[in-house]
Amino acid sequence: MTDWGHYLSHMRANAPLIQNITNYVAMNVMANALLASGASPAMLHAEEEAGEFAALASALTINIGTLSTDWVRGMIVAAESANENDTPWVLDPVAAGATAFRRETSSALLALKPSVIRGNASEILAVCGEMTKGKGADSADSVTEAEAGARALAASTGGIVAVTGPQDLITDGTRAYRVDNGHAMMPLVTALGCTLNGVIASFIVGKPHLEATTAAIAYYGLAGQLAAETTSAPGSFATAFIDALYTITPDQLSDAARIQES
Ligand SMILES: Nc1ncnc2c1ncn2[C@@H]1O[C@H](COP(=O)(O)OP(=O)(O)OP(=O)(O)O)[C@@H](O)[C@H]1O
Ligand SMILES: Cc1ncsc1CCO
Ligand SMILES: [Mg+2]
Repeated sequence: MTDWGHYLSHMRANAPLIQNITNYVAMNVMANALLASGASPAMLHAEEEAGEFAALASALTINIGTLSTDWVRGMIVAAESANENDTPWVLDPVAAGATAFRRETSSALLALKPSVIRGNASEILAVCGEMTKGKGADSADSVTEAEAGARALAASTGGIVAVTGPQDLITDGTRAYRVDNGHAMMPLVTALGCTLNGVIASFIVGKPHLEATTAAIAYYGLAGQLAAETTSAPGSFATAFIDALYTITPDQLSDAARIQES
């Protein structure tokens, strides 16, 4: 049986340096969540340094939430540098279907073959070129509706695709895991999906990407469950959530991970 808690202890033992090119909404909560989890965040995106820094980082995340042309240049050089240095990187195609600029940017980044693509169901459907009800950063489609697309996308990029929502699906195109951790309060706090990308990045360093992504999502969902035990509204939930990322032990994760392979 898989020891899911081991992925958390491995991450904490190494405290990986995670470079994040993320949106303005997510930056602060993401940096705090990474620190609470046990990783070391760096938020930088300028074209002049993003590639140089990606050569030093243990992993990279790229999120297209608040795009501009200058940032896209920084994203491309960072992803290219990560690939040259065998550094794993995670792509979040936020609101990928909403505008031509987002579609073009997601296509350019997908061509660079992210190690993991993580999005909600509407975003994964948009990246697959399929019809989606989603218009902005929130999902309007179910994880089940995105499953076939997620498997095909993973097969075509050679990476992992993670579709998050009430139940999460993580696939390499052939195998898949489903995670039933999490809490309905999580989508009421902005940027918790974006923040998850950094936690996934920290878990996949030096580990098999399919299982490490799954463990990261279970850990993150468990933090949501524990936060909901102490609060019942989104503002205090956000704080309790960061605290739970800090207090969860590897044994607790092993006991409470709700993961099935299918
Ligand atoms: N209804 C739900 N019940 C349980 N967990 C949920 C639910 N919705 C989302 N989650 C969890 O919330 C986390 C973020 O996933 P979500 O799909 O909401 O990301 P997102 O839409 O990209 O978020 P954002 O764009 O605001 O950053 C994941 O860990 C997911 O499992
Ligand atoms: C609300 C929002 N808008 C652009 S990025 C972002 C954070 C959640 O994806
Ligand atoms: Mg999102």
